[in-house]
Amino acid sequence: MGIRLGRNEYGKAEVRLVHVDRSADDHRIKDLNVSTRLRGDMEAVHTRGDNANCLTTDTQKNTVYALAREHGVAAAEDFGLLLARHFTGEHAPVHGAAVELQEFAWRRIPTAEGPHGHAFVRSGAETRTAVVTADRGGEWVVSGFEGLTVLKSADSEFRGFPRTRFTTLAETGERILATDVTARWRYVAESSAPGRAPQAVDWDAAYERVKALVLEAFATTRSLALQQSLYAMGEAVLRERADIAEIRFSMPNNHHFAVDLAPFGMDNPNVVLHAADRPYGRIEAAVERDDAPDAGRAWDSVPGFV
Ligand SMILES: O=c1[nH]c(=O)c2[nH]c(=O)[nH]c2[nH]1
Repeated sequence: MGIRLGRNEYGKAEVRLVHVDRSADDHRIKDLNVSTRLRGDMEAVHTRGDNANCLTTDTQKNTVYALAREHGVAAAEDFGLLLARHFTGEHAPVHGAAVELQEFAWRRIPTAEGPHGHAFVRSGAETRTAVVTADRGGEWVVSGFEGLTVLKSADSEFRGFPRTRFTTLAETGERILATDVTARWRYVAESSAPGRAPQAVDWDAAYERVKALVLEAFATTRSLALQQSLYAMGEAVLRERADIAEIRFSMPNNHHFAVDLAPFGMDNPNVVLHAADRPYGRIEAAVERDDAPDAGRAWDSVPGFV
């Protein structure tokens, strides 16, 4: 019987990095949670415990902090590319690297004299994410966010679904539609360098625009199903952003049930609701251009996605 090592990767998970840019009177803060994953010539460490090729996870963690000091921290995507290129370029046995980043937003505390220069309050309804993957075949960037909680109190219906002997759900022409949007989008690589990450993307502007398009489509779509809202959100992004090849969503259907107030002699036309936390429907889909370039390794290290 032959036994061999299968797919493997290793890295330091959840390096909490806060970088303070003190170069101006008004400080700037980047608050990141960075996870590294390396692949390469790691047979010996697994099968024999020979650590000669094993760039330790402790070194990986130190590298996150040291490169932040050397280069500062620009957009999460830029910092991810910096790290991924460093790991694949500096240590021969490492053939590929994936860097997963979450970014927690802070904004200046408003005061009577204006926004404070060095006092911040956590902000942002959502957590920004980026996953950068690099190997000898190219570089891939997947940007995104998680936990963007939205709710519509009108213009959502759900009807026409099959009724089996186990179906109790009533059809409705008016319900609450609520979800926590997780979205991840993959950029089109520059055609002049197949597989290379796009160099010209303004990551921060793209992020704000995609979020705005997603929110607007959620708000303005008369929803016949959460699936339909999801598709409309993806379509809105791809119609405007030629630099995005594909966007994937994972969205819980956060059910809100009208409380039965009849025992108290009251009607309840969807006014008093119970926000159930579980179970919840989970709706996931990718919306993609039909001419999108191959995804390569873009999604390999994106956790929990269709
Ligand atoms: O928008 C919805 N999609 C479903 O697939 C579904 N299933 C369900 O019970 N309620 C809903 N709502």
